[in-house]
Amino acid sequence: MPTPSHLKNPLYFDFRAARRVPESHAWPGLHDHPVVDGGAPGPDAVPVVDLREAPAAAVDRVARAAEQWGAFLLTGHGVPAALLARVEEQVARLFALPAADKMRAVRGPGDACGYGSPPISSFFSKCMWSEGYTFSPAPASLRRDLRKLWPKAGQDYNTFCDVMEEFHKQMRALADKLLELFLKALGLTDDQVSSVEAERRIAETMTATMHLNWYPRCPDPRRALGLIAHTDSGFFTFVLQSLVPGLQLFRHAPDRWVAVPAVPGAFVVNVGDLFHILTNGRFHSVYHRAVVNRDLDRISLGYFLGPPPHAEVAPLREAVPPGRSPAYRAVTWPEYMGVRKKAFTTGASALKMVAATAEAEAQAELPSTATIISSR
Ligand SMILES: C=C1C[C@]23C[C@H]1CC[C@H]2[C@@]12CCC[C@@](C)(C(=O)O1)[C@H]2[C@@H]3C(=O)O
Ligand SMILES: O=C(O)CCC(=O)C(=O)O
Repeated sequence: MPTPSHLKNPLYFDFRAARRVPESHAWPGLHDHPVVDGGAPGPDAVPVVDLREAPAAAVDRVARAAEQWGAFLLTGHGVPAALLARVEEQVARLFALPAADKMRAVRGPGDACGYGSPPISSFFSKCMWSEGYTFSPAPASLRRDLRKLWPKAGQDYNTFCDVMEEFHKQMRALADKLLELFLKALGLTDDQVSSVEAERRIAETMTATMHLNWYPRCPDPRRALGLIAHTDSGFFTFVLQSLVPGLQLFRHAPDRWVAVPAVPGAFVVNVGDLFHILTNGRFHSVYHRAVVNRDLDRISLGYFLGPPPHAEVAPLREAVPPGRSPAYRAVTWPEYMGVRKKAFTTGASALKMVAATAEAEAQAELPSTATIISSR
């Protein structure tokens, strides 16, 4: 009998059947930097922003976290724990679908959405120990896209779409709230926040993309990698990690990976490259990666916010110090993705490639992806 075509797909790798990590999935250089516990008190404790705090205190915490870490744990955000539990249950159900069903929705080359490794994987010859599914939660596309996984619709399909629709509604509102907090953390007054919105319509036009990750348990977790070190390219991301930790943030001086503790009900918020540009480098994007473990499957979910494809993102006037010129030129998201692709192949920093001047470049001094992922 001929091999079913989905099993010939090079993206298909049966993690469950793997008794060892094959060369194709073994990454060198994973232990070049120490890993420290970001859940223990001290200088490596991942900052926490609790939205139940007094607004001025929350603004202050966001400012410090975005300037010093490019990430923080968000608690007290008001998205009900019961909804998050239903979301995680649905994500687990999607990944438990038979391989043939999942491969029907496989991401084609250049596609934004679909099943399989995330777009970043195309820059590396090694494979990651994970499966992913990217989709737009916007009502216009959600139900259409999910029919690839569940062609006959039915109960599982409906439940998945209902839960994701509700999650998107709540997250999109939370994103608006957080955007305002970020702008205030930059020092903008209420009036300035309103006039930025009137001029740029950031909140109004911001788009959301969801990327689900499944990291199967791994027989040799020290040789494998769930998700390669990267910065997110958009404005900011909410990451929901299940009770199994695995997310690590990169920090400098000394270079180290900070393991983000799994805090039930909390989101990790990451600053992305386009927000780095919007804030003229005041808030910096953060390198992060996901590791796998021996005994437990892990799932995580990224809710990515960014501009619509045609929008030019340039530093906010209010974020540029008086008498200075903006550190970055204007770019659209698709244009920036093109720059980043070039950066990956040459080992350069994409942010430096869109720096406005050499002086600004020095100001925006950042490690290139190559420094972090290939210093072997
Ligand atoms: C809206 C987004 C943001 C994407 C691309 C697209 C959908 C999937 C996102 C991710 C998720 C995994 C890491 C990353 C680096 C990847 O390869 O795919 C992300 C990327 C980005 O932040 O650039
Ligand atoms: O699995 C994680 O915790 C990280 C997820 C992530 O970084 C992503 O989806 O971009």
